[in-house]
Amino acid sequence: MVIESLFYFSLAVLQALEDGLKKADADPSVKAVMICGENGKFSAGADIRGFSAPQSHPGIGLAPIVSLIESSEKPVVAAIEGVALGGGLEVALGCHYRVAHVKARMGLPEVTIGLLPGAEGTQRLPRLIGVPAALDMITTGKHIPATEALKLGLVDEIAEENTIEAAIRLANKVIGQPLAPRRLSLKPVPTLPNMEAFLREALVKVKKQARGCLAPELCVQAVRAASERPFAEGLRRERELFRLLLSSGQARALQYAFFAERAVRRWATPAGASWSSANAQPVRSAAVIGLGTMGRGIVTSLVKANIPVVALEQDLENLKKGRKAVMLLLEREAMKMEGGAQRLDFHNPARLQFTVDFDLLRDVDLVIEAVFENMALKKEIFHKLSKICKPGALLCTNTSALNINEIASATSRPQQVIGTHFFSPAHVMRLLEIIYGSHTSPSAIATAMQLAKALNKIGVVVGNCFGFVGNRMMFPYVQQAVFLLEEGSRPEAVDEVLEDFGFKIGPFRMSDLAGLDVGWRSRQGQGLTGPSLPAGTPARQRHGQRYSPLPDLLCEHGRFGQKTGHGWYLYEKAGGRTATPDPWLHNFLARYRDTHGIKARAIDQEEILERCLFALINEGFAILAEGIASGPEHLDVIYINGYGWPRHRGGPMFYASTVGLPRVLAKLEQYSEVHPDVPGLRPNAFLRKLVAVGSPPLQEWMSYVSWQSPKL
Ligand SMILES: CCCCCCCCCCCCC[C@H](O)CC(=O)SCCNC(=O)CCNC(=O)[C@H](O)C(C)(C)COP(=O)(O)OP(=O)(O)OC[C@H]1O[C@@H](n2cnc3c(N)ncnc32)[C@H](O)[C@@H]1OP(=O)(O)O
Repeated sequence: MVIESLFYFSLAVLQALEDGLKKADADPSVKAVMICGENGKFSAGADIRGFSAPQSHPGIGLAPIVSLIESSEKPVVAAIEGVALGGGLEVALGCHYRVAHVKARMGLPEVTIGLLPGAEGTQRLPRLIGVPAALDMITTGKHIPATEALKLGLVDEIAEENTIEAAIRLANKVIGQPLAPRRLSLKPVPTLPNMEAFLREALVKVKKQARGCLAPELCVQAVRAASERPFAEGLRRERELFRLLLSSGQARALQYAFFAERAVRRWATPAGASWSSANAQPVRSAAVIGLGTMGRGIVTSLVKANIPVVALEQDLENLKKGRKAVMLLLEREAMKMEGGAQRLDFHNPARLQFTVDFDLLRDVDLVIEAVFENMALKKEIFHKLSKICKPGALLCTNTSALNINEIASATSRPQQVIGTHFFSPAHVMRLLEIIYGSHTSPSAIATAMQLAKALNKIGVVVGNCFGFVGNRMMFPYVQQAVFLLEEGSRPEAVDEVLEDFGFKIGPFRMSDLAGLDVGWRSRQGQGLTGPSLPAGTPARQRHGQRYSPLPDLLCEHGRFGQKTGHGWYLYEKAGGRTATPDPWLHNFLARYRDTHGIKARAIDQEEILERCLFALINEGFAILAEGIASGPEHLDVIYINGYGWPRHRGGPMFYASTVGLPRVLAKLEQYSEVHPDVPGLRPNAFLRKLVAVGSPPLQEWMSYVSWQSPKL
């Protein structure tokens, strides 16, 4: 007998499973049962949306179904195609046998949505594959391929072709064999000589990695229960921990992030272009111009996506350096992929070619310019590309702040020019900010989004403004961090507060890592510092607003961060990575305050957190009001995937909604009153409007935006 289940579990699917199993058990002509999914997919587990209404969640009925399957007196075989994830894998664990298609993937990703496997998975998996492997799967949520599942003993057989037929064959073979040894609930958890020490270390490890995220820690506790308690007691513990997570708030934030990352695929612009009507052009070949840090990562990313690449440098010396670095990156990537289904083909010149000859760009479908941030240079390159490239080619510029329209103006085809802001290291970071200019065509946007998908990145479409979304929101955040130093704080104090909040790295450590000279050059270009600054400009004021020259002064002292061995911190050597608080800097700050007549005051953690975060969020409201991004999810996805914002806090705009908009507004008003010369602290009109209309849920915010003069 065959029971079919759907992609993710609804009440109807669970009912069908229960009915089918009971019918099969009662029918003497049925000798075995096979459970499979529809359309080549076993199951992606419980419906995640349902967890926001837990009382009526169909998942509640899942554990009893898993028990029912296991207790069947007839062998039950799972035929796993596509994915068996979460509750889907838990159902398969209830089956007596599992057959997986060679391309299937399995996992317990509940931890990534702030939960733990709540349908008995934390108790059955360790019994099947042992504590270390189970713990790894449950605490990371990773998807494992069928071949690995076979090695672990998670599946009994792999089918190269027809999984259903293979499962039926296996079912026929095992009819009449005893089922007790196949019931995982009856098996003991395999012991380890050092189980206690192993679990203790695992807990320390996940706590360190998770930085305030609860789910991984509770996953370890659930697996510990499996190793220490009888099955039934372990189940009680699993349920208790699951409930705790469900009510933690982190689960809501992580599930919001899951759907936000999918929602941003449905992009739209205020001018009416959208994902639903725009057609992407195929990208069969690409070129990358500039083999600096960004270019190298982008080439690697394209090769990994199996797109043939022409890599171009301005001269042979830089080409040689770039080629060596790219090859090293690719060797490392190839090593990571060893044993997997895909192989990297980068020694073949038809797949990866290095050149100094612009003419070789003639036939490519897409060019990504990744030279350094210099408008004149970028315009020169785009002018050249406009002459050389074939008519349909998409022309992308990798920039973190420059004006896309100005770059496009150097070409005769501005409709094909688009910004693609990669994040470093470009072959690792998942975010791709995609910036359209005034003339960028919908098809160009769709093609860039398609490219993001091919590169396994999350593309987020945004409008053109200085710093786009990510860096524009970052400016007021970093500005507040520096102002706090002027007022009496220290880099390590500010970093600690933001890292305790969950940021991977605080603003000063980040600045040291990225290099202070990057921002310095940009500020020089804007005339905020350096030789073009008009004589007589007050040291701490620009255009009537508060300005801190501290970062400029550090650069003038040659303190560029890690690369020079000192910046906001001291490092063991130039290029060192271990930051220690620097007495020189503390003295320097004290002298600076004396020079400018600033009386240092004690600044508490709350003020540090609120001034940095609320200034960033305030800019987010400005971005939404201007139509630069089409929804708060876009901002949140950018921050989670590109700026180290803690995922379990759902992104800055989601965080604002959990703090409460009236509180964010009141605090900004309070800080703005004390610092009237800081526009970043002045509450944005859109935030005010949302509070005035009663702080609607985040999903409704955009209905209150009125785009009178979209900047697009
Ligand atoms: C107070 C009382 C409380 C009592 C409670 C106590 C008892 C509770 C018992 C609980 C039982 C728990 C059971 C189980 O342990 C929990 C779970 O199973 S949680 C779900 C786990 N599964 C996942 O996390 C998988 C998530 N999905 C994915 O990773 C991917 O979607 C995919 C399956 C790998 C497919 O990837 P893609 O091919 O890229 O496709 P998309 O990602 O774009 O997805 C397509 C489409 O489907 C939507 N979707 C996918 N999975 C789910 C899902 N599980 N639930 C809801 N929706 C899902 C996705 O959003 C896309 O939608 P679209 O954007 O197209 O609208």
